[in-house]
Amino acid sequence: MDHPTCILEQLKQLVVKTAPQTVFYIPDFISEEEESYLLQQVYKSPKTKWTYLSGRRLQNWGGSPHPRGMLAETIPDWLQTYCEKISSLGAFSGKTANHVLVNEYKQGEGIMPHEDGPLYHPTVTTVSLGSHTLLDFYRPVSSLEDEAPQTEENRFLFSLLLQPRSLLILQDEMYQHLLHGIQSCSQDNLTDQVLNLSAAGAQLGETLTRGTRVSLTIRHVPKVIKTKLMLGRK
Ligand SMILES: O=C(O)CCC(=O)C(=O)O
Ligand SMILES: [Fe+2]
Repeated sequence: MDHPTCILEQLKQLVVKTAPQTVFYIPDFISEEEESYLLQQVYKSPKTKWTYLSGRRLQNWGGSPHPRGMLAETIPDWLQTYCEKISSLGAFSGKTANHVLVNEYKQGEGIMPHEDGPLYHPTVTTVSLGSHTLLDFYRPVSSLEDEAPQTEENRFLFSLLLQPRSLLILQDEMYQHLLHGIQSCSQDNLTDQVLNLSAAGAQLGETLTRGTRVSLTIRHVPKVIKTKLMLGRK
């Protein structure tokens, strides 16, 4: 690993400056070999590890975050490597990520606009595998009286293009205030509302067809209960 200050300098160059603070988009964070290996591991996991939701299925690793604390579970080595690698960039203020959600979206699937909420350290990091997607951002429903109805369409702000093998880091306003989601569609038109086109190696006006995308959402849950061992005791 490089010297930490060098990493910081490098990371600063990866900020998407036209987006609200703070977005880091890191193309080719992993190699094609790592991508294949990770996909292999995801699909080798026991069938019972998948939770089926409308529009996607997911694997939860590290425990279930809870207001009273997460009962921590061991994260397998193939994910732990990336928890440590991303944490060593300083993404979680010196803490190490202890929670990973693996989401799988088949072509045409997505996730409703949402906030990731207060159970996590306010940073979310995402490694994309297998296909690109567009991650869309929305302003929250305002409590102020507004003339225009607050539809999803008029709360939409902008998108980020997440290419396979990239790492996305969202912090601050991007995490705390805005909602994010993925439209359930099979094709994405790259307009000027996609703020990281050049960093993502794409052209304005292009249309990209989605395939199956697997994302690793890597986060830090600060409140952990360490009673797992005691529960196992006779
Ligand atoms: O798949 C993604 O990139 C987004 C996933 C997400 O927003 C979440 O799991 O909270
Ligand atoms: Fe999310």
